[in-house]
Amino acid sequence: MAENETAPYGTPKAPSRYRTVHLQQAKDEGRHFAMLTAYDFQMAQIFDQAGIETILVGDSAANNVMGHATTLPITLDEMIVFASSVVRAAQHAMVVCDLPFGSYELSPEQGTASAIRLVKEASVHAVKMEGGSRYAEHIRMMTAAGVPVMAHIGFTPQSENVLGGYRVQGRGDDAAARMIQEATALQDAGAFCVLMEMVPSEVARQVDEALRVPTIGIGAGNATTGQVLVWQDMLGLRSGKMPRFVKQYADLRSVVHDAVTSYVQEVRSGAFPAPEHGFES
Ligand SMILES: Nc1nc(=O)c2c([nH]1)NC[C@@H]1CN(c3ccc(C(=O)N[C@@H](CCC(=O)O)C(=O)O)cc3)CN21
Ligand SMILES: CC(C)C(=O)C(=O)O
Ligand SMILES: [Mg+2]
Repeated sequence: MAENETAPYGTPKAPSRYRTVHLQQAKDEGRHFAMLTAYDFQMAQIFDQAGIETILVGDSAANNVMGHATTLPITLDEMIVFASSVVRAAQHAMVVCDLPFGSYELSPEQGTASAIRLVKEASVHAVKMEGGSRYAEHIRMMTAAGVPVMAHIGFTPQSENVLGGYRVQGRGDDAAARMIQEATALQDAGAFCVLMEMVPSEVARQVDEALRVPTIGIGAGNATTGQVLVWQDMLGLRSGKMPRFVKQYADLRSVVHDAVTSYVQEVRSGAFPAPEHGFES
């Protein structure tokens, strides 16, 4: 399909495939775009058909798929299983995959080798890496190797043991200036986008304004170029207290609970399967 032709599904005039250049266009033209996490084929297919511009295969799969308490245990091999499933579903969305804890910190070479595995073995379109300007050289090497890099600053869950829990980052007097400095260094190293997690809205607004490249926010107000949420949060699948930055657009947990309760009851009573669910001889 030609660029900007009406897509068979998705948003009208969606590009045949969203790429880094389309996120840059959104920034240049003052438009916002949406990102959601996905970890499997079917959800990624629904999000893609609903017109999502970009999908994040987050290391939050550790929490939301695997049941770990933190993102720290998930491995690069496990990320590749999730990411390749998502890529097979995405016809339009750009698929970005997190570099998991332990797959990049030791050196630019280690990080680049991991990024290349994600591209080669899962066909992701870009990678995301937590951390500030200390990873500038990593970004340079990955980008030079042909892998677009999204930076992730503010609250970085892989460092929660250093940061002291789920905490807003970038509060205080010179915080905005420091955040702008970090984000600019990442942009200058070649990052095509900077994601900010749990940053005061005003700080995130100033960072977006200072950068040429697009920004994405989660708990960072509405002035970033894009927004991202974890899908189980926004669709109400996860149990327990939701972070403040989540808006719940559906209540899938009760939909699934009620449906399964009915199924269990009907199997026990013999109401399911009915004659029409069986085969004649
Ligand atoms: N389901 C899910 N959603 C996420 O947003 C998410 C993950 N998992 N896993 C990886 C990280 C961890 N993140 C989290 C997780 C919890 C809070 C949270 O509970 N925040 C509370 C407390 C904030 C505070 O004490 O200042 C909040 O109300 O925002 C925030 C970010 C964001 N990511
Ligand atoms: C919360 C988002 C930004 C993320 O990194 C993830 O889902 O892993
Ligand atoms: Mg992550």
